[in-house]
Amino acid sequence: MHFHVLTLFPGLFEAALSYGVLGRAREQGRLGFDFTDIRDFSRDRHRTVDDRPFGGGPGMVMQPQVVSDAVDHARAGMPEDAPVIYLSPQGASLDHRKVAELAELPGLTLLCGRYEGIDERALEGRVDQELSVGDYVLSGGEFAALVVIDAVARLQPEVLGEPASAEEDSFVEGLLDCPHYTRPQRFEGREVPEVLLSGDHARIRQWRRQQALGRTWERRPDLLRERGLTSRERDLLTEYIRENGG
Ligand SMILES: NC[C@H]1CCC[C@@H](CNc2ccc(C(N)=O)cn2)C1
Repeated sequence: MHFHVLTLFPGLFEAALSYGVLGRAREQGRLGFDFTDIRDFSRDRHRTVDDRPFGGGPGMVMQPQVVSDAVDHARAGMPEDAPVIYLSPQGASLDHRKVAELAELPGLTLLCGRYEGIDERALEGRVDQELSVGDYVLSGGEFAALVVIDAVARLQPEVLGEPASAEEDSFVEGLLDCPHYTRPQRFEGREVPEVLLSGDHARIRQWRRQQALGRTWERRPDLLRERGLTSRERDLLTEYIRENGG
């Protein structure tokens, strides 16, 4: 999958995308990135990209011509059906369903705003989707773009070490993740659940599913309501609640 990021701070992405599974996938050519500095499309010798807002008020607004030309440049190098996505608090909420949808696309162009915003006419003329990673304001769209890149890239086949971990992730099943343990068996007086030492893989799978159900019920009941339960899951959850004092 190919990502084209439009930003005033391209350098911010280099380091952020050089580590871990994303860094490896990038080295292996499974992920491609282009970073374009929006400032390169300013037409004045001071490389201005912003100007004062019509109607007055604090801050500056990114100019429509500069942003539009930068988007046109990015789009020229991207597949026809790669959408231009603008990150902003005004966007549609990013959730695992939206991430899965984006992961099916041949590429994404991500537009990162700064200042008070981008002139609305550039957004109307060039942006396909507006996305929000949460109900809060960041100083720029860059960290939101990194969230989208990470969430989408890790769903690409072969990007994660063992593909199973993508399936078992929280949210893929619409549930939160189960607890995880590694050596030592006893740490600060706390033991590892004996089922995980049993070698009984069917029982272990069931225990993990039951933990995921129970934790989702305890911490994010809203997700359960949305997802619904099979009868087997209902039985597992009932047993969990009985054992964990509902
Ligand atoms: N009017 C503020 C707005 C002007 C244009 C630039 C954005 C960048 N900041 C962002 C971007 C995205 C998100 C999010 N929740 O996804 C939060 N913050 C802020």
